[in-house]
Formats: sequence, C-alpha cells, structure tokens
Amino acid sequence: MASKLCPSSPALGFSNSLLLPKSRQSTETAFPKPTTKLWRNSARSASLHQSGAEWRIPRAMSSAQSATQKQDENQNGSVSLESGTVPKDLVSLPRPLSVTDLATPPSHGSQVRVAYQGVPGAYSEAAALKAYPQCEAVPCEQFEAAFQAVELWLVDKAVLPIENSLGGSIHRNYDLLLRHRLHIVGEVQLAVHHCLLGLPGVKKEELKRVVSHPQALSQCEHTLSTLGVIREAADDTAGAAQFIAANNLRDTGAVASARAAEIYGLQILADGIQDDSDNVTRFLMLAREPIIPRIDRPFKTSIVFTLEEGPGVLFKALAVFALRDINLTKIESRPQRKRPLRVVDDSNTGAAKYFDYLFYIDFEASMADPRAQNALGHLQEFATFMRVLGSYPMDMTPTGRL
Ligand SMILES: O=C(O)C(=O)C[C@]1(C(=O)O)C=C[C@@H](O)C=C1
Repeated sequence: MASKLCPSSPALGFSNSLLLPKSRQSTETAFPKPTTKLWRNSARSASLHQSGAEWRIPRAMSSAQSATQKQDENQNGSVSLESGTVPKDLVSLPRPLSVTDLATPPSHGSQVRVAYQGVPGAYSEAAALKAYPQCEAVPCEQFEAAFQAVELWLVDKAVLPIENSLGGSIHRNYDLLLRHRLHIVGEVQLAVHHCLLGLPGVKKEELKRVVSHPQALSQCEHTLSTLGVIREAADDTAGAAQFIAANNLRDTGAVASARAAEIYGLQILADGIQDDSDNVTRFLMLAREPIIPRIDRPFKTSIVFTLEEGPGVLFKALAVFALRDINLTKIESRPQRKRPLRVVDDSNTGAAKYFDYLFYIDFEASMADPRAQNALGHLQEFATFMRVLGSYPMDMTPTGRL
C-alpha cells in the first residue's frame, strides 16, 4: 500500500501531488491551477463593511500616496476621511509587495527572505521572525502575493496564519494551500496580545470607530462592545495603525500590537484587550521544496482529500488514523469552489443536492513513519483525491509574545 504513495522525491517517500491511480486523477479538474490574479480585498474583510459611508483601508500606501489617494477618493465620494499631517518617518518603511512588484528580480543576498501578509508591526511579521530569526521579513499586500512571491523566487519562504484559538481557521489560506503548489515545512505558534492604539493625547472615550484585521476585531469582541464604537475592517492590524497615523485620525483607534504603536508613533490606550488572555495564532511556514521528514523528533503531517458521498465515508476516512493510533490535531472542511453541489438523482424522491467538501487534516506523525505511510495508503483506497501538503516538525517552543 505504501508504494502507491508515488514518491517523486525518493528521499521523502511522498510527493506533493495527486496520490491516486491515473484512472481516478480526473478529479484534478476540480482544482484550478495557480492563477496570477491577486485579490485585493479578502472575503473576510468584505464581511465587515459598514453600510452607508463605506470605506476601506488602502493597502501599502506610502504617506505621500495616502494623501493623494485621500483626495481622489473624496472626489469620487466613496471615502470620507479626515485630513492630517503625515509623520515623516513613515515614508521610509518597506512597502508591501503587490502584483506589479512580482516582475522584479529577487535579491541574491545570503539572508533568508520571508514573505508575510501585512506591513511592519503585523503579527505575521513577528511570526516570520520567530520562524526564521535572522530573516529579512518581506511585507506582502495579500496572502496570494505571499504565495506567488515564493513561487516566483522573489523570496525563499512565506509564513502565513492558518488558525487562531479564538477566531478559528483562516479559510482563505486553506483555499490557497490547495490552489498553489507550495509545501508546508514548519509551523509556528505566536501568542497574540492586542492593544487599543490611538493618536498621542487621544482618550479611548473619544474614539468613534476602531479599525483592524477582522480576526483581531473578533478576538476583542468584548472590549469593543463595551466601548460602543463602529468597527471597520483593514487588511492587517499594523496597516490599521499606519493608516491612523498617516491620516491623523483622532476619532479612530486600531487594534494592533505594541510594536505597531512604536513603529507608527501611536499611544497604547488599553493593553491586553483580547477576550481571552491565551490568544494564540498558528502560522505555517511554506517553501518551494518539502523538507525531509524525520522520526527523531515530533512531526506533523497535513493532507487534503475528497470523498464520495455516502453514509459513514468520513468515519471510514478517520478510522485509517485511529486504527494506527495516530492522533489528529485538526480537521477542517471547505466547500469545493468549482463543484459546490453534488446532485444525486433518486427516482423516488427526486434530485438531492449536497455540498461537496474538501477535508483538511493535520495528524501527529511524520511521513517517514510507516504508520503514516500505511494510513495514507489505506485512505487512498477510497479517497477520490488526496494530496500531502507537508510533513514538518511540530512547534514545541513557548508561544512567545509580541
Ligand atoms: O493583521 C495582522 O497583524 C496579522 O498578522 C493577521 C492576523 C490573521 O490573519 O489572523 C494574524 C494574527 C492575529 O490573529 C490577527 C490577525
């Protein structure tokens, strides 16, 4: 059974590819190839739009750009923001990568370049530095840009959030893991300690709205409801802080890190405002090549698969791990975008329509472990599609704090 795992890389014993007999690989059509399109605004941020005078945090703005953009947007009426002075030192901050930058050749220095989503001061930047302490952290506008930056050799790795202990899964990154062909080479867990930031001299009672990443806003639900402020979505926490500073918004606060306060010259109005003091985000480290799985230290393996419709199929799929005493650490299901509904015709009751799902599972075993190889060989007997996303060391370090 293990031989069906078709190693394209002999040292690994598995490949990041379809692990099915050729006859059944037609399921691949359900999974689109990587696309060059970048999504500027994620569905998650879209969900937090205010009705009426809706506005968005422009991403990746230098302060000069923000002033021009503010004018433009006021003219077309879609944005209404207060004007203000622009702190000089904001101009020198690195600008996040956008699609136009992806044509730029990478630098060939010896330092590892690691893409993250957001701007300096984002939790993702801290996670990148925890994962690769000596790295050059490269800000990217969107998750998709971070994936592409690795694929196009602009950077060596990407570090992206996948789940949070309060907010749950970052669904966008589950979808992107499947759409792209990168390998998970590690994980890093980071304690997320949120602060409420405002311009110097502002009191938290003066705030009318609070801007942040949707996950960060939802992690601070309790504090924000007691403040009675309007909540607005930004692409990342530090971007929200940068925006307030660049536009001198006295009535607006940001949920972000203490480091973001330092970088953008904001004041900490409240500290530790997350609903639970143990607020941890798990990030994945992604690379073009997989690492060699080992058995001399705790490893995790992440896979994605689809199943036929029918009673007990998921139970059967999970049993392949239980039978071998393999512990599952995560299960996530996502609808298949290209084939959301499965229509089953029954002459007695008519046509039933089911949502069709992709199942993502993390389990505690290395792909070098025969138990894992046998479990996946077994699963492959009835899965309609399966791919190993990566086999990587478990993060056993303390979660740290930003
Ligand atoms: O906005 C940031 O600072 C991020 O790094 C993003 C992000 C996320 O995507 O969940 C990461 C960690 C926190 O849970 C909040 C936000």
